[in-house]
Amino acid sequence: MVFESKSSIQLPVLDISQPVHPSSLSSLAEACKEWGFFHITGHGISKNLLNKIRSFSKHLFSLPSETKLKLGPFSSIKTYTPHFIASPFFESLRVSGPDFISSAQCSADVLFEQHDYEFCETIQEYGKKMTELSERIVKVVLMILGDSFEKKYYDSEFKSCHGYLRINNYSPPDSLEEEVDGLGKHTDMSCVTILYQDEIGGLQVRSKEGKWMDIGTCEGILVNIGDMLQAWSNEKLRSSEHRVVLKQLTNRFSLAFFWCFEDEKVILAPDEVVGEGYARIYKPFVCLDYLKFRESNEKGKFEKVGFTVKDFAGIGAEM
Ligand SMILES: O=C(O)CCC(=O)C(=O)O
Ligand SMILES: [Fe+2]
Repeated sequence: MVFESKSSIQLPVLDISQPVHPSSLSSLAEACKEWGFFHITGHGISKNLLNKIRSFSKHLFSLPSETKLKLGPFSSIKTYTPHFIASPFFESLRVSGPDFISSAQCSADVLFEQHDYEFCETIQEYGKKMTELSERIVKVVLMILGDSFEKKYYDSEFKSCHGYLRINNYSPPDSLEEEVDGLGKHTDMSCVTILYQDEIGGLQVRSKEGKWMDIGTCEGILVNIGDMLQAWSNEKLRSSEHRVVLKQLTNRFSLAFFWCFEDEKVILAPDEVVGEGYARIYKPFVCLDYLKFRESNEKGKFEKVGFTVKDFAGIGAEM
């Protein structure tokens, strides 16, 4: 079987533990505009922590479907997304912040029929680290957009952001005779997403010309820009179109942490971010209204492109 040849892309790597050097801002700005992705190192997430979550994930997703379905999508808890919602191969458990421990506990109590302190505490540790990283990443992204934008806009616009984690399990297809989407083309609805994919890889990003490019696994942790920042930055940052292709006949594990605006926030690019001489591309919109719009357009259509933030709030877009 011959697949269309794929290329992989080289993304800049940001050492998030260090002050950002002005010289690295331009390559980050370029990557955020072109791909909406970059790598991070210095994130303080140990292999040991990732392996612990991976082994919990293996355990929980191997539980019988009847048990997992107690968590959703038709129960009151709604933390579990079963197969055949996002794709036939994808299932996921959601843990919401800022109190990750309570959220994890809610699911664990149902799944394991007893308190699993280790699971809850491990998730809490990961959620806390991801929260700190997200705050730092948003500050760096503001620096990319302009001198002193971090000081001007972080507190007023991004202080009330919140995060949630998705533990994702991809089941292997029956055969690899043709390319299989584990998760179809989409953009994230977040401001930024912090993504860990295991060594199997398969994450791809779409170029502006529509070509799918592989994203290597070597650096481990990735950041991608979501719809909210694309709109807020008046497209100085690109919300990446990405997907997951299943390449091996084994389970694939990933962790996606979504850093989002509060539901009631009105998203509107400040004049200074739009920039003098540039046309404003988005009308102001309420965060929750966009989330609802996406939800209503995506149900049962996992094979289709979801509607974008531009369809929703782009100036001149038909509603
Ligand atoms: O599994 C992955 O690597 C990507 C997951 C993803 O894109 C998402 O959950 O939005
Ligand atoms: Fe995604």
